[in-house]
Amino acid sequence: MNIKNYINGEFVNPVSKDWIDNFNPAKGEVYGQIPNSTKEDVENAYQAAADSFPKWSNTPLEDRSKILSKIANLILEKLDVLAIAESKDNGKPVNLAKTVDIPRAASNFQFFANAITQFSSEAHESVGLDAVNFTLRQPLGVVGCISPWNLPLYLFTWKIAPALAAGNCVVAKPSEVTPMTAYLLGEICNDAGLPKGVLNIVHGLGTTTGQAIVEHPNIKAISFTGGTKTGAHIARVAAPMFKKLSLELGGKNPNIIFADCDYNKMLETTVRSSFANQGQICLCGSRILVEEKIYERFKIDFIKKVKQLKVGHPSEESTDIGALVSKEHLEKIESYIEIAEDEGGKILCGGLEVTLPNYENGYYFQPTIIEVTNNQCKLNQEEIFGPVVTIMSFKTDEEALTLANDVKYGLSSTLWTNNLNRTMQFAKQLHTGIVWVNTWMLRDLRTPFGGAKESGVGREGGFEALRFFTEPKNVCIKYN
Ligand SMILES: NC(=O)C1=CN([C@@H]2O[C@H](COP(=O)(O)OP(=O)(O)OC[C@H]3O[C@@H](n4cnc5c(N)ncnc54)[C@H](O)[C@@H]3O)[C@@H](O)[C@H]2O)C=CC1
Ligand SMILES: O=C(O)/C=C/C=C(\O)C(=O)O
Repeated sequence: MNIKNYINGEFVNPVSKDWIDNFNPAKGEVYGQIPNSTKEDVENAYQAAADSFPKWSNTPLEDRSKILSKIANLILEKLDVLAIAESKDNGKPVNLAKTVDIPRAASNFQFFANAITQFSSEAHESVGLDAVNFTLRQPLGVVGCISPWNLPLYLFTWKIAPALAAGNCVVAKPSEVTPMTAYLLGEICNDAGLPKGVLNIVHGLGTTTGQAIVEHPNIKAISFTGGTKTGAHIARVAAPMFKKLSLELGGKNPNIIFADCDYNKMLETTVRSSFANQGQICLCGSRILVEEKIYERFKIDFIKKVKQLKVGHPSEESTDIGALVSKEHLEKIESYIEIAEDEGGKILCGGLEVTLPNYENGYYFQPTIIEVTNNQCKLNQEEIFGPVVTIMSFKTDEEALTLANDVKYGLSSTLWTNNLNRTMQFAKQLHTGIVWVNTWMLRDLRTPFGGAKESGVGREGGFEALRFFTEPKNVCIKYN
């Protein structure tokens, strides 16, 4: 199936008439084509957005909110179609797309439909000066949203919904690897009555289409989720133009397990935090640090549970681990198995590509646990972003904290303990934007979401996102 760009409410071919193959990773075969958009397409999208901005930014909040809410409802009405499309594009189990990805895309729209009606700005009375200051929060204009392939519609809408709610018009680019649900979102927006040009979706490669969005002199802000290397490149391009940037980048998140935790809950959640979505979530706990006292017990139980995970075709109900997103990504994961062998890591289970009967060309890989003893090894320092975790033991709280923080990333951490004092000490001292205690990926959309260190700049979620997508302007009125 060929998909098209969505510009000014219409589905259009790329100006260049050039196309890129779109793969079904579960079969390892091409199943469609997407526009290889160039600067001209981005310019057309920008013009449509700029023309729509005066009206959209002055649309009453209630009306904006109703349209976003309608989009949320239509996403839920099309849950099955969207989930199947997401799974086909990405390789994730259909069940996961049905229960997590697509419902969350709807929640993103519903959440910001509500949030914009509650958003307010500050006022400061300058006592003794007979003056009052208030802050106007105005939309930025046309903004760019660039999203990755791991949670396609979920992350695409996580950016677009607050941008639109705040009154901006958007030029958005999904990952070229997983464009399908973004394409379907265009139809949904038309059906929901979103005015033409308010949202424009341009498909294509990062280095051309994405780059053209970032370089565009009149696109005022970029909200990006993806790899740290790409984020650094975007920052280099955008900074001299003084664009606002929100960068949600990679992670190498510690999962710190103490002997006093609720063991069964921890074990079950750790399987999920390691391998959900084939380990392709920036929040996955890919470095498992276990207190020495329970290390051997944990190792045996964890291996047993992970061996029970079924690698299978994404459409099968019983599948726990679907296909990896692309051949390139499969090769990246395999390269880390070679690195493990060079670095003296001990593969406790997995480590091999899986060939599924009838889907021999699909990109499947066993869930893999590697035991390491040195936190400085590449396996513990680099983002693998697949079904591969490491485990190592620690003796003391101090050692656990040092190991957890001894990495260039700082996205999230998970702590398993029932000791309140320890919880607070770790919460304060972990260098990550998110700390989960006795849970993982419990998401409340009001909370600030984002990372420290090389995991990014800025926060998304709740009012943080609405602040990002608005320009604060202080107005000072002297009344006497
Ligand atoms: N949220 C996260 O933490 C994610 C991390 N990654 C990490 O990044 C690695 C590489 O994966 P990629 O797919 O190559 O991610 P990427 O960071 O290159 O791609 C993310 C998005 O950025 C776009 N993009 C790429 N180059 C761009 C540029 N110069 N200007 C503007 N947009 C650009 C892509 O087209 C895509 O839409 C993964 O192996 C993984 O380690 C990838 C996806 C999500
Ligand atoms: O907002 C969330 O709940 C999850 C976000 C996940 C990512 O940004 C990612 O995996 O890239």
